[in-house]
Amino acid sequence: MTEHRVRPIPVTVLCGYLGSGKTTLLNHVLSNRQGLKVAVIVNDMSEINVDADLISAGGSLSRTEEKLVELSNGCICCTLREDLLREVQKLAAEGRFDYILIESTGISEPVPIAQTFTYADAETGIDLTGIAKLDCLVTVVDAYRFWQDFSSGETLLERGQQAGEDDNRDVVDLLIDQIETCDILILNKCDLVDEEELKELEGVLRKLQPTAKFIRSTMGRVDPQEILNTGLFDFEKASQSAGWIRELELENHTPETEEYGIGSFVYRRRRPFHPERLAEFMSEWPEEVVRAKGLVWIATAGDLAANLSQAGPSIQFGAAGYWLASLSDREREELFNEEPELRRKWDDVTGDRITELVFIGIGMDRSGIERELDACLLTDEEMQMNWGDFPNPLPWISAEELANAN
Ligand SMILES: Nc1nc2c(ncn2[C@@H]2O[C@H](COP(=O)(O)OP(=O)(O)OP(=O)(O)O)[C@@H](O)[C@H]2O)c(=O)[nH]1
Repeated sequence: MTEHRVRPIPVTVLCGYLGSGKTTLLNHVLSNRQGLKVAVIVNDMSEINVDADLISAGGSLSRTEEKLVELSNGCICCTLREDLLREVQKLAAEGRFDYILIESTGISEPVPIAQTFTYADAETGIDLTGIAKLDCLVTVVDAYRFWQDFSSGETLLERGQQAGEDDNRDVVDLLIDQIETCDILILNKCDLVDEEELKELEGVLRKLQPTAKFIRSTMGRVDPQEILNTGLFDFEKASQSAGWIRELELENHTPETEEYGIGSFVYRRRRPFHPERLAEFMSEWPEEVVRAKGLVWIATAGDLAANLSQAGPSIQFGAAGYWLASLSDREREELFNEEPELRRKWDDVTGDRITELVFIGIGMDRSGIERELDACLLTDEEMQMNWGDFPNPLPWISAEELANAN
């Protein structure tokens, strides 16, 4: 008897901030699915699953052949992760569906959802890898509201959209997360934005997300073939696809022509920042910078590297981990043997201590920003002083963080 291997069921996940048009897109795809037997999982933060009602009302799922699963009152990327695992496992076991479409809540982050399909779950022991296959992560962006949400400076909590009491995420950080990790970016509500604005927005999104397939849409009218059975998802690729990571990798590349003034550069220096002057720079962050991210060397942070992540008005700053320079020679040699790439970046004087910050923005004055940042670096005189004595107004590198990073 020949063994019959079952093909893992493909899954498309729709992400995108609240109101961007995920349900509208889902209904459009279901109405045009050309005979595919689709199971739909709809996740909603509230107790009443409004999106599920909209999909039922849309009448695009046939009752006998298809299925709508509601996961309510929580988020599949955190509190309802286990429910997601079990539902996908059940749907795959039924063996009667060709496809699973998942609409996440507007506040879900793509990475934890992608992990659910990539690794066996340690707590439940459920392993989806043989039975389901993440086909693609789709992020829907609201072309009309994007800049408003991006520059609002608001938190999810202030908008009453938080996942839980301790959810202190900024709206803009969520938008960035969803854009930086996706295989397909659907720019929706294009009917509400004129062509020039659309082109500028696309240009910026392209810088933030250089690898995804971009599709424009109105009322989610996208050919289902564009988001079903694409084979686009790859965890490694997805986690490395953000524009800022690519910029760091493309060392010393010649800047391309800057349409609409959209540009990027890497600020790289092997000299530490004076924390007080850097804090001052951060409090007057240049508005033209849309996104900045990277490692920062602070004179007062000792063996600890800092991580700076800015998106619009939100700046996150914290401990990134220990510099390799703080390890013993033997430990470091072992690491170099495991990852020769690390040795290549090693400097005889500063070791791996470096500031490497990617800037992406519109109409940025590169030399002006570089000049201002250079003025925040230790002077030759300060280099000779005891760095621990410098006042440090950066509140983020605390002893606790240092211990946590350990
Ligand atoms: N003008 C316009 N309106 C749209 C478009 N797409 C969706 N809408 C409307 O935008 C609103 C939100 O759309 P939904 O599809 O419910 O958005 P969602 O992402 O599912 O929202 P949540 O489930 O709350 O996260 C609805 O009133 C839609 O009719 C579009 O392309 N143009």
